[in-house]
Amino acid sequence: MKLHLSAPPENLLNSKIQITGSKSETNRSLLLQALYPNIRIENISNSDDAEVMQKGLKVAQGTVDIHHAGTAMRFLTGYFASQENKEVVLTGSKRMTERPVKVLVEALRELGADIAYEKEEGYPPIRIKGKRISNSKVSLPANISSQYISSLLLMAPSLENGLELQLVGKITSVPYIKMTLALLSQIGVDNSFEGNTIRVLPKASVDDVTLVVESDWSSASYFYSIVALADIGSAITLSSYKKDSLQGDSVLAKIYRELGVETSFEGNSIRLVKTGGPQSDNLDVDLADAPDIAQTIAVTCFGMGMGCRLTGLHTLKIKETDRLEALNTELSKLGAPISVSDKDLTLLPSNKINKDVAIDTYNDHRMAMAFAPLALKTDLYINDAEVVSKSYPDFWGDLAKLRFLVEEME
Ligand SMILES: O=C(O)C1=C[C@@H](OP(=O)(O)O)[C@@H](O)[C@H](O)C1
Ligand SMILES: C=C(OP(=O)(O)O)C(=O)O
Repeated sequence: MKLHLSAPPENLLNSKIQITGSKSETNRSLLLQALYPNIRIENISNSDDAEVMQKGLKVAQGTVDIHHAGTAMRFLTGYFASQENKEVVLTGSKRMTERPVKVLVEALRELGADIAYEKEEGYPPIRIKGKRISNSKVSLPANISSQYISSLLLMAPSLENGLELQLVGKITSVPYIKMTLALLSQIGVDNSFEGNTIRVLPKASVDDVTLVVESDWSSASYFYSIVALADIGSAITLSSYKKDSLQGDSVLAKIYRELGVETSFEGNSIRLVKTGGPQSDNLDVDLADAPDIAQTIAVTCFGMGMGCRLTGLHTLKIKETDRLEALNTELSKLGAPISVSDKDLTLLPSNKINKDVAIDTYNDHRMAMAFAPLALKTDLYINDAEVVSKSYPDFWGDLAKLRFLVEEME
């Protein structure tokens, strides 16, 4: 599906959008619920990634296809490794077979798991024969993906001896590890994270508990971008959010303040208001803790005519697509003075935006959603716009609610 987007006819005033639960919190909560069925979950994500996770957790034998969902791939690997009497082949989209799992598989094998590569060493598909796991100590590199660590931590309380992880190297995407530990704490599992050591104690059962998933901050990023690119006075209200978020992407409030967007909490909603122009003509930010908002921020800066230097982006190459290359290609098509390395992105200030460009999305939901706000500056097209369903199936409908023109071309 190719979409034609153009700006709403008038200012965005008092628009309200309800975003569903964080896909990261949802997929963790679903896994914990599979281990402890008396956990209840509220405000679950309606994303494809949460749906494949739910389906995957129900399988006992055969093939589990998790499509594009990185968290489902990694979290289910740890889960099935410790599920006696289950044997599955975990696979996914073509891109998923290019996203590495070696660090996780090696750590699980050291713990005693039985996992074999079906095709290429280090990559899905993988065959997992569930086993009772009694080893409890393992070390693993922490600089490639935090999802490997979260996968081990989520299964840890169900192991007879719990788990002690030694993280080697610079730890990436740290807030996601802390989110996993916080959810373990919420269900009453003791854990600690000191220096490079994480410990999780075993727990045979948990008390009845309801996990209330906060709405998705990564999805909120596209509305931050819209407000930043809109006229002064524009405002959007998003729900349901918490001040003490578990999601690292909540750093958006701080970053977008530099771009003239103020965030205030009103009950469980956040109100984003464009109060002024950017604080400088260049934004410098390290996104090692919040990699999923890199595309949004790069496009916002471009749309505002600002420069930016985004660092800490070493994980972007192994996400849904090589996001650094994808940003380089698509922003260049729009006329942006951009350069990328394998871990950072530099954009120079420029006021020129090429018209009527069709943005390619590379099977990456965030490419589609990150470029959409630019419609406030110029008409544009989004190719394969249905990709958004990976994390935010209602995205185009919500954009239409803001009175953007969202027109299906083919
Ligand atoms: O644990 C999670 O829920 C996630 C961790 C991050 O991945 P990396 O740790 O691979 O950077 C993030 O990019 C992804 O969207 C979700
Ligand atoms: C990287 C992402 O997801 P995952 O790794 O779970 O596929 C994302 O949603 O931006």
